Amino acid sequence: MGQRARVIYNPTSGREALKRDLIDILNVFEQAGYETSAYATTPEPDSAKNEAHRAALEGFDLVVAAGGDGTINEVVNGIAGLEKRPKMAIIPAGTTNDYARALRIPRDEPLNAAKVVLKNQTVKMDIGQAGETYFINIAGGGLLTELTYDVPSDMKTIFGYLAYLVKGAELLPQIKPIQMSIEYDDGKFEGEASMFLLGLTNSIGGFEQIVPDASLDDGKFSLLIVKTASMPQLLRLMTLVLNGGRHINDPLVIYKKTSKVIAKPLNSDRMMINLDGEYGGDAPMTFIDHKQHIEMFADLDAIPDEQLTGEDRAIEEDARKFVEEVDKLPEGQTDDNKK
Ligand SMILES: Nc1ncnc2c1ncn2[C@@H]1O[C@H](COP(=O)(O)OP(=O)(O)OP(=O)(O)O)[C@@H](O)[C@H]1O
Repeated sequence: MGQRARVIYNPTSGREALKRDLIDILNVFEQAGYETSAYATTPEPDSAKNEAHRAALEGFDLVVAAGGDGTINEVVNGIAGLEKRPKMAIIPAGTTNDYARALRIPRDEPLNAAKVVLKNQTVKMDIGQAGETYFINIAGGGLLTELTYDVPSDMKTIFGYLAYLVKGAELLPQIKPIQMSIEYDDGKFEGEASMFLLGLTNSIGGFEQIVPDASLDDGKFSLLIVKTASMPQLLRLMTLVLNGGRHINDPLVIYKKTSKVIAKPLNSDRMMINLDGEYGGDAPMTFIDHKQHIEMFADLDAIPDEQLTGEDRAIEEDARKFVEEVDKLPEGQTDDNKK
């Protein structure tokens, strides 16, 4: 029997671009040798997840996730728990498209992303698990993770938002540290920290410097623990992020590779967990990296600089503004406890 592909697409994402190009997209997968059919997701919770699960059990060889990062996450959640997992292809049509960026899949036109399948190049991607839920890009805990994702909708990028906060310095949010215990493969951190992050790819919120050397298939998370909750220090660390990822060598940051993490709050503080940008329950939580768990089509020969989109340029511009605003802060605001 020939190979079969199921295209699971969100008809509402990307200004309905997927819907418009669907016939052409289906044709690309037919050209690649798959007998191809399509499923439009619905507004009901888990519709993409349930369909991916069903398609895998039906024996489909390839599941194509077409939509924003939310749709891709759902498709992964539909198949990651199964013994026999189909291959995946990704057609990005969201706002930040972190996952497509990590796989070097074109983010300009859905049809170009579909055509990646014709190159017949795949990566067996690591997938994270937190409790019963799988994540593909990032998990985190602590108060700063809420700040990171809670970008007002009229602020296009996270650094645009931060630049705005720094400008009206009195608006700088107070960040409360949490007493936490973070156990990793070869050690344990216990103490006060504002947040921890676990990166599976190096693409977070459109940036590639936050976990600079994350490999896609080494079976390890890049763990980042930020030991300070002082806003001036956090601003300083963020400018280091933008300066070539130099934050990872800072004494206020712990940076480790690990295949498992157990995170717990140490006092009665609440520690909310964020999985791929969504609330994912409260710690204590155990995180496991499933090495090379899902085989995905990718275009790893593509040169990232040639794939920059308007969105990327907006992020870069906002990051530049942010650094400018931090530079303008009075001296004492960014070096309060440098020792
Ligand atoms: N047919 C539909 N009508 C309305 N909403 C839908 C439909 N199908 C899926 N959704 C909703 O779309 C959301 C997932 O969006 P997705 O991640 O694909 O794109 P996005 O939100 O545009 O991406 P991004 O977050 O990157 O901007 C889910 O909340 C899901 O319930």
